[in-house]
Amino acid sequence: MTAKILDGKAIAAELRESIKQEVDKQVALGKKAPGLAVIMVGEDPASQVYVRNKKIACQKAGFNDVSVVLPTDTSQEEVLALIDKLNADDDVHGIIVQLPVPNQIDPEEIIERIHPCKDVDGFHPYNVGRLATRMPQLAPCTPHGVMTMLAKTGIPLRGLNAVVVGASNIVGVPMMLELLNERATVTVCHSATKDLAKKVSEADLVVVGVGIPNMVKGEWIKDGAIVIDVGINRLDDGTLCGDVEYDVAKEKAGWITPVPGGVGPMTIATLLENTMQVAYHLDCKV
Ligand SMILES: NC(=O)C1=CN([C@@H]2O[C@H](COP(=O)(O)OP(=O)(O)OC[C@H]3O[C@@H](n4cnc5c(N)ncnc54)[C@H](OP(=O)(O)O)[C@@H]3O)[C@@H](O)[C@H]2O)C=CC1
Ligand SMILES: Nc1nc(=O)c2c([nH]1)NC[C@@H]1CN(c3ccc(C(=O)N[C@@H](CCC(=O)O)C(=O)O)cc3)C=[N+]21
Ligand SMILES: [Mg+2]
Repeated sequence: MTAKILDGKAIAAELRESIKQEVDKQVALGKKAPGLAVIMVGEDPASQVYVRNKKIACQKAGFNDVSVVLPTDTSQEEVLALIDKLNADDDVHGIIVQLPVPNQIDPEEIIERIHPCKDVDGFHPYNVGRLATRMPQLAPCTPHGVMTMLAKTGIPLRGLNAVVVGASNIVGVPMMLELLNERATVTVCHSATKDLAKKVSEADLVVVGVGIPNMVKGEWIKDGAIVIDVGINRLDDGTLCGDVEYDVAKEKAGWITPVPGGVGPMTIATLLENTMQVAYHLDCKV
């Protein structure tokens, strides 16, 4: 079988358009545009591409882009002071700190300083706890964007055998929680997992976020399975590829996401979605 393509670029464009319509409506009613602050410390080249994409998406959707680039040698106290200022700013609905951060910065303390009601990455332990207790408030963008894509297949997740490869705070763990909340039966694999090939071969749905090009082999994929590739790897020739051996996997899967043009664009659209929720719809009382 040849897989149907889950076109993240197209689904994200659709989502961004519906967000824009909502923003236009709310602004016409006299509300503020949603304000998003992306804090970047230093000049990591990969982060620069990503932050630029967010800026463009913000502008196109009518958001107020209040991004801040700080020098590489910025201290922990300076970042904390900036977050305190943005927490208190009524024009700012969402705050994120682009990861990774330079060595002198402690990301956990930074993330906990962002007010949970403005934590549009969904990384604050409060929001992780909400997701884990089936009362989601602001859910991490990448896994939540994957859920939006999965809904487009029309396939019910309830009872599916789902395998998540990767167990990070950004991707694997919140992905596990999102799928569990829909009553998939979830197995989470990581660097200590034995016989990954066997685990993957039993999955009706596999989500991979590891950061190793082509590490999940196409021949492991069960016939007709849904394959979601979160990996973004830049090869020496400058091209991007995912963590799944795409050309082989697409001949076995029922649905598959490409890289680029899959999960990545959904992450950005979901960041806008979360920020719009904070601006207009979320009743957050923390
Ligand atoms: N499309 C998007 O929007 C996004 C894409 N990404 C991409 O997703 C990938 C993962 O990112 P991130 O989660 O931040 O990465 P991390 O490095 O934080 O986590 C990698 C995870 O993969 C696991 N792992 C490492 N080696 C193996 C192995 N051989 N077999 C199985 N599991 C393994 C690690 O296990 P352990 O826990 O044991 O260390 C860890 O849980 C990257 O390519 C990144 O660029 C990330 C965020 C958003
Ligand atoms: N606080 C924080 N939140 C994040 O959500 C976060 C982060 N830090 N640090 C880095 C990772 C990575 N990530 C990506 C998002 C979109 C694309 C994306 O748009 N990808 C395009 C291609 C982009 C390109 O051309 O390079 C695609 O896959 O089609 C990629 C990667 C979010 N992350
Ligand atoms: Mg994000």
